[in-house]
Order: sequence, then C-alpha cells, then structure tokens
Amino acid sequence: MPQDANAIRSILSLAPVVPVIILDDVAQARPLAEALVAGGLPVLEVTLRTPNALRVMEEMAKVSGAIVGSGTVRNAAHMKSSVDAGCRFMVSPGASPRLLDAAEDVAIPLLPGIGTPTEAMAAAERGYSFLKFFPAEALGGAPVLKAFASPLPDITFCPTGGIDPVKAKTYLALPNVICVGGSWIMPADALASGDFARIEALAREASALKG
Ligand SMILES: O=C(O)C(=O)C[C@H](O)[C@H](O)COP(=O)(O)O
Repeated sequence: MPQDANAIRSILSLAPVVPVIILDDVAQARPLAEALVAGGLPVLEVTLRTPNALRVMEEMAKVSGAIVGSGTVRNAAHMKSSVDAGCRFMVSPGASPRLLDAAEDVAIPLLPGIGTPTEAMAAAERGYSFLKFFPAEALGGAPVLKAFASPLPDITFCPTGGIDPVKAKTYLALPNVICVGGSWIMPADALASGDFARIEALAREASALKG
C-alpha cells in the first residue's frame, strides 16, 4: 500500500526530535536507547550505515517504550532486513521510483526523502503526505520549508541534516513540520566514553523543544 498516513503520523508526533543513530557497538544499543527513551525521545532512527546496524536495531527494539525505525533505506533488501529486525518504520534519504515500488509490499511505513517541490509533488502523487526534507540545512533550511507550506499545504515534513537545537526550534515553529531528525543528541565523545547520563540530558532538552 502507499504510505499509511495515520501510522506514520502517530509515530512522528510522539516527540519533536527523532535521534538519528549511527552505531556499530551492539553493547551500547540498549543503554543508548534507554537513555533516549528516558529523556523523552522514544522514536529512534537507526541508520543502516554500520556493519552491526541490524543487531543494534534488534537490541533497541527490546527496550520498553522504544519505537525503532531504520534509516538510510535504499532498496527492497534493506526493507526486508528492517522488518526482520523489528523496525516499526523506515526512513530514506531519497524517494526513487524503485524505492517507492518496493515500499508497496512492506507492512511498515516509509518516510522517503525529498529536496525540491517537484520531488515532493512526485512523492505526493504516489500517496505520500509525510516526507523527510534532506539534507535540510545544506538545501537552505527552514526558509525553504516555509516557502513549501503555501503551495504544498497537504505535505508535512521531517527535516534532517545539519540541525542543532536552535535550528530545530525554528523548524518546529513551521506549520508543515511534524518533527526534526538529528544526531546532535549523541555526541561522539559521549558515546565513546559511555556517558549515557549526558545523552539522556541532551534528549530531555530536545524533547522539550517546541516551535
Ligand atoms: O543516513 C541517512 O539516511 C540520513 O538521512 C543521514 C542523516 O539524516 C544524517 O546523518 C543526520 O544528520 P546530522 O544530524 O546532520 O548528523
């Protein structure tokens, strides 16, 4: 089926920020997910960019309250692995026709990425009303999404790429933004030292962000 708008809306409305997780150390998966959930960010996007990403997803999916999705999804094989790992949603940097074809056969919703009005319109024609705007800051940031709102009022976005807490607040004030994605909640040095208390504190600040 095309994107189940109610399903993806109910996930993306749970918190203002979706942490974008790039993790290879499976042992850190559960404590990281627990810190993020405890800090008020239950929706977790785990990118398929590390060798152990699927095992990380499986571990995170066991954490009470965590809603785990896959990121960097680019083909049907990624979709099958995501479902098998217990994912509840999928995110892609793009929205190629073959990717959208493959998503028709998958039970969990896809949030595809777009960068222009033409791409957003093409995805909307395929039944997608919730889209990722990527790479958000490199493409011009919040002013671009603000400009999308009038001609494309039926399309809602999750901007991702280059966002920090200050920029997040600006995006979240826009009527066509449901949440933002970002990796700033998990600084590399905090992960390296296993400082999950700091990550939980950053998550708590992010969960309190409002437009
Ligand atoms: O892997 C994907 O599918 C992506 O979409 C890339 C992520 O969105 C960025 O890695 C997060 O962006 P930053 O917050 O700038 O780190």
